[in-house]
Amino acid sequence: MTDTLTPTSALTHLGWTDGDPHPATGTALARVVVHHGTRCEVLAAASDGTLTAHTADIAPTLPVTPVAGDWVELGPDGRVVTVAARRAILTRAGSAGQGRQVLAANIDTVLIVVPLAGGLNATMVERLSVMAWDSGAQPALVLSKSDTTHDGGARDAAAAELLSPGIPVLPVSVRTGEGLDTLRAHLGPGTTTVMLGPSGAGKTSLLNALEGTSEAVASTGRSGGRHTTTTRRLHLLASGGVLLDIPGIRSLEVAAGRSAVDDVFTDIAALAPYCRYTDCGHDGDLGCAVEEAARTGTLPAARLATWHKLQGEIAYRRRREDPAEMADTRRQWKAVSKQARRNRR
Ligand SMILES: Nc1nc2c(ncn2[C@@H]2O[C@H](COP(=O)(O)OP(=O)(O)OP(=O)(O)O)[C@@H](O)[C@H]2O)c(=O)[nH]1
Ligand SMILES: [Zn+2]
Repeated sequence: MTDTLTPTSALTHLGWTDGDPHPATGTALARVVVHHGTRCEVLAAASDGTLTAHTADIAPTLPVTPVAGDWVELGPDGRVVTVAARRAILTRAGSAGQGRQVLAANIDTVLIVVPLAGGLNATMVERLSVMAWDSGAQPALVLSKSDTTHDGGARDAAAAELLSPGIPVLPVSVRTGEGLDTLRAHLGPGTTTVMLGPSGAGKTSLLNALEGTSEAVASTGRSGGRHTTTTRRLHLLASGGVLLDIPGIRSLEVAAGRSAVDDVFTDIAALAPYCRYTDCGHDGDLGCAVEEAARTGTLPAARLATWHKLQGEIAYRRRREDPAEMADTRRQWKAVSKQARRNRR
């Protein structure tokens, strides 16, 4: 079998699929690795099929700022002239009044990495699952360091499946190699993945265990030298997929929406219609079916506690992002404290 790269197969190495844009004549398709200011670092497929790293200027007429993972077209002068429509995007709350900040585009899979050493942290699984669903990409839960358990993480995996329904759960260990092949199957050609997880969860170790060909990227851009930062941030995995390692995403505080919470807390969402009031806060409200379930033990109390915490955070972030709602809350508080002062008199 010959292994010469055509431009299309070179693009496939960058995560390109048939559903992604085809390059127009006279332009070259490239993938953004990192963006800074008026420039971005991209990987482009040359006509001989090799991948090259470039630092490309952004045309001033460009209506959107390219982010990591974007597919862009480079004009004859090497500048970024178009940004293709995005599939899933990862966002986080901007600073007050700025709305959401897009961190990465065209992500297929969010790998949630939660370590098993020291026991499964249910709250961590729930929180990270909510964040991952919110991105629009498919989450997968990696239970790392499975070698630290007696049963290869089997019991914890069963527990995690109940905590985050609809998310594949993969116990893995870089020590024993358990689960690595299953994980590779999730990271095949045409897939783009990011990892999300706390510091020390084993993300770097996992990447090293998975990584195959990232150093094979021809990194002689137009300016000559090697762009090592580029190759370190977009990993071409031996399994054929792409792993974007973007600073700020690893332990990302994604601004999750309520629907993402419902995706994870399906048990609470299923009970809610039985509450007496449709807008029940499951917090001391009369005839609350959710609290009743927590009382009788049908619903773990810790799960309801996490749910309450997430609701509080979402409401807080929404107020921060929405100045009108913020002003509304302030008015309400003013009214409340006025009333309180009156009552004291
Ligand atoms: N027993 C065991 N230890 C592991 C495994 N994977 C990683 N570790 C250890 O866990 C520690 C942290 O691993 P890292 O890969 O650096 O974790 P990380 O998630 O990249 O951490 P940050 O870089 O801070 O985000 C290291 O001491 C690893 O040796 C595993 O499968 N089994
Ligand atoms: Zn209720």
